[in-house]
Amino acid sequence: MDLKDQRGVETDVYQPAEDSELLAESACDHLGKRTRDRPDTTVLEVGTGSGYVASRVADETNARVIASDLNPHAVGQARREGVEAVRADLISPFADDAFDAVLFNPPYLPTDPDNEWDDWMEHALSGGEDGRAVIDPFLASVGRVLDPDGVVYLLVSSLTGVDEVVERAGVEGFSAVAIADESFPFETLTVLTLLQ
Ligand SMILES: C[S@@+](CC[C@H](N)C(=O)[O-])C[C@H]1O[C@@H](n2cnc3c(N)ncnc32)[C@H](O)[C@@H]1O
Repeated sequence: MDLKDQRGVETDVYQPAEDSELLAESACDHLGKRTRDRPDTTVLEVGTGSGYVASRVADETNARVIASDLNPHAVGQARREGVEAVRADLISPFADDAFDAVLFNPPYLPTDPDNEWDDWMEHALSGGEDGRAVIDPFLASVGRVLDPDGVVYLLVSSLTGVDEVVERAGVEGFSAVAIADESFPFETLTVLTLLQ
């Protein structure tokens, strides 16, 4: 049974869930305070899925929001929600220092290595064997597109290992602070801010 069946989902696009809500709520609150006096703030949401988080940030802050996703169906849905979305692998097409903030609710579930990534929901959910197969390259590359005073909002699960992500972020030159968390029966979700 693949991850899509396990989670009982029937779509190619990840629909807003508790993790989306926690990231949207905490980032809007934090970013709203940072951008109050900065009308030209530009934000990137990586892996936008349905576009829910990007829409919330656009509606609740002064920022201009751009979104990316590897999944073309997600890009289509986000655009239909009015989000400026492009198909991209992580931050690859964007210019150096382009963003004041970058948000990411990554695929983070640890997954059996034999489990093939053969559908879009697998790409939305699976973080590979240790849960960090997408998070690690994100941490290694996001600094390039972030303004030196910018901030990353990264959602992490206890299933993925918050300490391991904080340590890896440190290796990539970021200091991490948790700004929100929420516990569920099988995991605790945490939103980290990363500053260079
Ligand atoms: C957990 S879902 C989050 C979706 C949405 N942001 C939300 O919070 O509801 C992860 C998203 O990341 C996208 N994704 C996975 N790998 C990616 C990559 N290398 N580059 C861009 N997006 C990616 C998936 O297609 C999926 O839409």
